[in-house]
Amino acid sequence: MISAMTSSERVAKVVLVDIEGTTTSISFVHDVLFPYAKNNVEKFLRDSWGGDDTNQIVQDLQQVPQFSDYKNTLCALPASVDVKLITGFVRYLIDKDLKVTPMKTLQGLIWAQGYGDGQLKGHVFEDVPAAFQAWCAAGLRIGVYSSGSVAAQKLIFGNSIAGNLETYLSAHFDTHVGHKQEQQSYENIAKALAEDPQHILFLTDIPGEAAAARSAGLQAIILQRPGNAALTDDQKSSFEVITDFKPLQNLKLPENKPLA
Ligand SMILES: CSCCC(=O)C(=O)COP(=O)(O)O
Ligand SMILES: [Mg+2]
Repeated sequence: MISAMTSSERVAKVVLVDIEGTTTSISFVHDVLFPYAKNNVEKFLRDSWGGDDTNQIVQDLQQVPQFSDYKNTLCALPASVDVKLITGFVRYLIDKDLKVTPMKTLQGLIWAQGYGDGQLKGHVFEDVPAAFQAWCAAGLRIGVYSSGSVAAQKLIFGNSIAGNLETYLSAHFDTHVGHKQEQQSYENIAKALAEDPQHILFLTDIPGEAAAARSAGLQAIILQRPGNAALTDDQKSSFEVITDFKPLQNLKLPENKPLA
């Protein structure tokens, strides 16, 4: 059942934004970031092999359930865990867009090099900077919840095509807090923010994420950005759907307008 509240009447203390399909185009993530990680993973692993961070990631990658599936796809089992095996597995996970935490950590480390040398600039839709500015000016906090690692989130917003947007953001959450279609993750986020769930507005492109957030008591709105997957009639009638952040420019704190 769609909430009776419209975006212009909403109040919140925290806006929690997803990245891919919400602040940022899906095509930037899939056509720029993922290929960059696939093309550079082998060199990254060679250069850092044996280092503490890479050792931990390599160990964690071997624990993910898909590791044995991947090895079964190989013609011959490798004699040892080496750069080639882990490179192949990381590329396999990226191709399947599996949101596996150690692979996401590794992607963030690889992208840091691309942002550092100017090859990468984070895409954000043109309405995003103005909305961030308006929400902060109204006294709201802005948090990010993405399957991309916290380090990757800071890179995309800190090095965006609209400049450094990281200054607007006061909290970051990745899959260490839980997966995005699980109610518990949003309960964990509300607790970490020390905020009543009903005062958190979650913006996402994925109906399953919106449903999980709502089941934890958060408000949720779905973004229908260019390039996002089509929504079913049922999804459209269950959630408020907006095409950009402009209808949310005038969000206010609940003190100014109490929740109905
Ligand atoms: C942090 S930028 C890269 C985003 C990413 O890796 C990803 O998987 C997108 O997931 P999201 O939860 O933002 O839809
Ligand atoms: Mg998304």
